[in-house]
Amino acid sequence: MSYSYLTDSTYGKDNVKFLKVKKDKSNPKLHEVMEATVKVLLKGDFDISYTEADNTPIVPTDTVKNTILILAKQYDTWPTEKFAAKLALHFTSKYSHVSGVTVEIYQDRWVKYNVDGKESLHSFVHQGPEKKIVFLDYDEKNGPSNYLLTTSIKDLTVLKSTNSMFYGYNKCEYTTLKPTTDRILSTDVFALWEWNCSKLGCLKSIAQGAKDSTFDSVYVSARDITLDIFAKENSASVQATMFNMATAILKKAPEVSYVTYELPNKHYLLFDLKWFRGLENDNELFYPSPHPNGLIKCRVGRKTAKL
Ligand SMILES: O=c1[nH]c(=O)c2[nH]c(=O)[nH]c2[nH]1
Repeated sequence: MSYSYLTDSTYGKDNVKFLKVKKDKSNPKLHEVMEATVKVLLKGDFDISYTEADNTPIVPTDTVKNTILILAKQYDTWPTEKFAAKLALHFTSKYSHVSGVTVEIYQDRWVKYNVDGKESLHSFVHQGPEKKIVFLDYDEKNGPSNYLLTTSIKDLTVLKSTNSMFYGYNKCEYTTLKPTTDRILSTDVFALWEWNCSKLGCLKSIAQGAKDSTFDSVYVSARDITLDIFAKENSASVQATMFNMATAILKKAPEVSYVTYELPNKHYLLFDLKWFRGLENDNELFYPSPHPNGLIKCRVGRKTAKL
């Protein structure tokens, strides 16, 4: 009798990278580029490869990598949500023992810049660590209209030098923080939206491009809303500001069911310079404190109308 059993497994290829150039048919020098890092993990009938050292069912991870690259060449990869759907449907239909798949795609931000007052046709600036991330979890047994699809923005670093407050919080014998009506607010935005699959439709129609413009416009709106509210609101707290951002995204995008924000509060501490001839420091010189940082998370849903 064997001692152990397999409770769960998945495998595939991570860190598959490509840069794709999309050329305009009418103007071969007019390009778009996509730099992406892809992870595809397979689920299915692979137990004997773990429990009996029988490799028969294993689709090699090398094949998974080759497939990602061939599909990236043969199909439109814009937007990444569509490409994720294409990958998921490929692996589950090609191999009868593959019953599900998770796909994760990290997309870099390459943005065209202006040359002589006009947007360049094919020259781009890399916008730092910020990424667009798409995650798709699909199991055939749930049917093609039942999947988990999320899109997120990660590492969009922002800072405002005023219009941020924090006061009225709980005070006890451990409290040293001073209330403020004017502080620096800085964070690396992680914003994630969960798509409502009954509004999007089946994976096949997504893979055929039926929702391309929805994916693109919600991404632009979520990013704009985040930056707009960050700039415009006199923030009462990170908590209140992130809730307002999430609510605005839900209002704008009916295809989204939940919005999650995870925001580190990157502290900038005012230097006390009074020791030097009583020098005043009117929120002008700060110490960027690398640690510790606050970390504030929330997931926001839409209230359904009462009947
Ligand atoms: O916006 C904030 N939220 C907090 O929960 C918190 N805690 C803290 O020390 N500073 C802040 N700021």
